[in-house]
Amino acid sequence: MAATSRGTAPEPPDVRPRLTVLSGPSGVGKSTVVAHMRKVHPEVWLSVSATTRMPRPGERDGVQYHFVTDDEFDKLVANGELLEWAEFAGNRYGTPRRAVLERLEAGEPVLLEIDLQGARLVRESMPEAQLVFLAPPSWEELVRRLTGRGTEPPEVIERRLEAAKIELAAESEFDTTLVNTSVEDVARELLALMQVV
Ligand SMILES: Nc1nc2c(ncn2[C@@H]2O[C@H](COP(=O)(O)OP(=O)(O)O)[C@@H](O)[C@H]2O)c(=O)[nH]1
Ligand SMILES: Nc1ncnc2c1ncn2[C@@H]1O[C@H](COP(=O)(O)OP(=O)(O)O)[C@@H](O)[C@H]1O
Repeated sequence: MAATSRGTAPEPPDVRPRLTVLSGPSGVGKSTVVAHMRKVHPEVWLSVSATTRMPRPGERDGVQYHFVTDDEFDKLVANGELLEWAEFAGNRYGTPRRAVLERLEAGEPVLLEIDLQGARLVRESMPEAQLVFLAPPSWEELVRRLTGRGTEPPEVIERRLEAAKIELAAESEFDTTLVNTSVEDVARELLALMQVV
């Protein structure tokens, strides 16, 4: 018999994707898109990763990243404090576990901006996560953006472009691809995927 009285009908299942992973090659515009998204919707929560990479000019500890030493990163790994971590272009990056789980338990949407290896690890440990790939309009435009950013010396750019080839080849592993032609459009699409708007 169907439940008809108010209050006894089952709640519709909560199908909102709570954990969203954004990945894409270095220089594609991940940080730019996320910054725009948070300007429009400051309530969107983005996990702040730990990294052994040196801060770029203008980057502040605790804002873009928690900048840590190799020893400190070793301790985070040994103590099980990272949900996932990976080595990317000679530095290590990891997602602090506790803050992410707290927000997920509170039913709040969570965004991780992590590399391909991290996205694969999240897919294994949290299959309900939605994986979004940010792609460049073209290879030439990716090179232009990464070089034009002016934050890395040529040998680091080369290393990141090598990684980019591997990442671009893995696009089909993701649930959705967004092409970063317009920052505003991509930010809007990402917010819609996260069901924030
Ligand atoms: N696996 C993993 N990757 C991360 C994490 N934080 C950042 N990354 C990725 O590490 C890569 C390098 O980041 P970064 O040095 O800031 O360079 P950018 O992507 O060119 O701005 C990017 O693909 C990031 O998405 C993390 O916590 N875990
Ligand atoms: N849609 C876009 N059109 C043109 N330039 C962009 C666009 N998105 C980002 N950029 C520029 O590309 C460069 C790399 O962007 P960034 O957000 O640092 O990439 P990522 O975080 O993926 O490494 C920056 O100089 C940024 O201003």
